[in-house]
Formats: sequence, C-alpha cells, structure tokens
Amino acid sequence: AEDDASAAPIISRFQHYLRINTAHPDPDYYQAANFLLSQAQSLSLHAQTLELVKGKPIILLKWPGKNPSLPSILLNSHTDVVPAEHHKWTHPPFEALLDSNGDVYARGSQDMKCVGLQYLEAIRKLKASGFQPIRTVYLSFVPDEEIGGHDGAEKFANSDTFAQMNVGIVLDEGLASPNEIYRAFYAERCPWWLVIKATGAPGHGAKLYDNTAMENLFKSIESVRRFRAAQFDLVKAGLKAEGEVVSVNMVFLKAGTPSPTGFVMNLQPSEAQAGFDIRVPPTADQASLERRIAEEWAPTSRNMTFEFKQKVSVHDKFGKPILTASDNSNPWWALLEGAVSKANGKLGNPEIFPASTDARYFRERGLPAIGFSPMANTPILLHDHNEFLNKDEYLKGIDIYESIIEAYASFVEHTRNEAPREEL
Ligand SMILES: CSCC[C@H](NC=O)C(=O)O
Ligand SMILES: [Zn+2]
Ligand SMILES: [Zn+2]
Repeated sequence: AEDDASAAPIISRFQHYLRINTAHPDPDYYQAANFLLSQAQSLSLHAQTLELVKGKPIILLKWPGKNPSLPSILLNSHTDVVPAEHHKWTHPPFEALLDSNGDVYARGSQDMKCVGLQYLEAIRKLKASGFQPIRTVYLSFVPDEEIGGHDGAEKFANSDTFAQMNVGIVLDEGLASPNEIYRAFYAERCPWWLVIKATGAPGHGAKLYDNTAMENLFKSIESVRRFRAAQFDLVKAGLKAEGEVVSVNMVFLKAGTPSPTGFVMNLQPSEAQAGFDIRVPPTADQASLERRIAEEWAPTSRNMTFEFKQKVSVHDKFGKPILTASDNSNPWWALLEGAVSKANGKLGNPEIFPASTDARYFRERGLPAIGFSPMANTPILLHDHNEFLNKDEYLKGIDIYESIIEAYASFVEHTRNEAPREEL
C-alpha cells in the first residue's frame, strides 16, 4: 500500500486525465493525446500517434520485450467518455474532485480513464523495480468507443500496424464490482438497435376503427413487453446472469401530428414508431430472435416494417459465437487469476459483459480478449450521475495490474493457442 506522500502524484495524474473533457459529441482528443504522450515520455515508452481517421488520434505505446518473436500483450482503453448532465451531479463531472472519503468524482472515473492510467502507473512501478518484460507490451488509447468504435478500435484492429504488432492477448474494460470480488468478461452481448414502424388509416379522434397505426404499434409494444418480462424474470429468479439473457428496452416513441400548442388531439396519426435497444448474448439463437421480430414485433400483416440502426452478429464468419475461451485451453485466464490473487485480490467466474466494448473488434479477429477493470467494493456507476472511484481502490487496481503485466509479459510457455492462427 501507498503512503499518502507517494500516492499524491498518482492521484493528481488521474485527476489531470479526468479533467480533460473528452465527452461526446465534441471530445477534446488532442488534449488527451498530449497528456498521454507526456506520460509515455516520462516512462521512456516508444510512442506513436495513429490518425487512421482525421481528428481521431489513437495513441500507441510500446514497451519492447526481450523476446520480440513471442506474441505481444495489448492493454487497450478508450479515451472518450459519455456526456454528463452537469446540474444533476453533486460535484462537477470534469473537476475530478477528491472528497473527504477519498472518492474521486468524474465522468470517466470508472469508464474508463481509470484503467488507461492504471496501466501506465503499473508500468511505472514495474520499471522502477527493474522488471524487464519478455513479451512486448503495447498500450492503445483509442477514441470513439462510446459511439461504436468504428473510427477507433475497429479501424485499429484492422490496420497494418496492428497486424505487425503480433498481438497474442488483449485486455480491455470490465465493470466495477459492488463486493470484494473482481469481475472478468470473456464475451459480450451484441447490440441490435431496432426501429419498428406502424402505418394505418388516419381518422377522427372520436372514431373507433380497426388497423390504426397507434393500435398496430401498441400490439407490438405489448409483445415486446411480455418478452422483456420473461427474460428479466430469469435474471430475477437467479437462473441467468444479466449478460445471459436478451435485454430489450424501449428507448423512444414517435407519433402524433404536431400543433403550435403540442399535438393535434382529435386526429389519429397515420404513422407511429418505436425504438428498442436490444442486447443479444453470443450464445443466443439469433435466427429465432430474427423471426420473432419479423413475425411478432413488426409483422407485415399488421402494416408494420422494421429497420436496424445497428445489428452486430453474434457469430464470426465461421458461424461460431464470438467469445474468448475461458477454460484450460486459454492460459491467460489462469495467469490472470494467479496474478490477481498474488496481489491479494479475488477474481470471480468469467462473465458475459452486458453492453458492448471495443473488445469485440479484437475477438472478431480471432484474438483472445478479456474485459477487466479492477474496481472492487464500488457501485456500478458507468454512464450514471456522480460516477466516482475511491482513490484506495484506484491504487489497489494499480497493484493488481502490476501483478498481471508482470505475469503476462513473463509468460513463455509454449501452448497450442499460440500456434500460428488461421488466416483471417
Ligand atoms: C453499439 S456501440 C455502443 C457501445 C456502448 N459501449 C458502452 O457503453 C454500448 O452502448 O454498449
Ligand atoms: Zn467504456
Ligand atoms: Zn461507456
């Protein structure tokens, strides 16, 4: 553990990064890049800025290993954060205030500026201790995760630079744990963003008639609601974890004929639509959900159509679910567990991440990727008001990463997993 004097500069660096406003829709990526490059310089890490898309820098840092022919370790984090409703926070979201409990309040304190800087602080400690990696360790700081990662991790994972890095394992973000057990993720649910549209005959607001757009949409919403409740019941009964069911949440409703004072009240509209954020586990039966959408939620027989704003397949191009092996065939799990426990932490069983992260772009390429953010005894506040992380948990997380990076970068045993991968 740190004494207060040695911890102070570590916490100030965390606060510095948190104070850079990288919230969408106008993230200050260059200020974040400059800060990260200055950190890299103070650690004597090789640094490069990849601008695969203009205005969206990726910072790539390298700590060369003694055996560069072994597959490398990639520590990934995103630099962007989601917006915050400033007036609903007790402390301003970009002040990174440290309160008397030691809690640091800021947007990004959990998601995931903590992780990005913890990687760097762990390397600082390892370097100070004289440790030299056998495998090369890379750090990537990518933009745009919160808006889908298309101009960030997706382009990076498909770049020539990435291919030359010969990455063997990726660490990316996980979730806080309200208890003392750290969480780790081997897969994630796939986002399907669905808009369903109903049409129907317009008419007088006083008339009862069949096949109105509103009535047609309502029937669908009822059907979605029943499905949602059934999935949620499995979670409530403890039969399934959050990441193992299909979640569906209605996120918008749009209908009505606008008037200067609101909406026309005596006209039944001829169109109505609703939007749903659906998350599908990699093990789900994708075809049956597709049928349910076409036949029950947006049937043509009810004058309905549908459109996906986003639809990530649960399968890779070989038709297999996209996930990282979490059994003995993947040595990186045992190493992770051992390293966490060596640093006096406990790791829970591998889980499916309920939302999406950049890890999917690495898994899609056939690489193992583990989602892990070392925050124990912490309420899950990502994307919420008053997002915070306690400084002692932050410091403990650095020790955890120190142990993980040491174990990963020292791992030389030859395994089947590291045979040349199938051509992609
Ligand atoms: C489909 S891209 C959106 C990614 C976003 N990631 C974190 O919250 C999410 O909504 O899961
Ligand atoms: Zn995140
Ligand atoms: Zn997020």
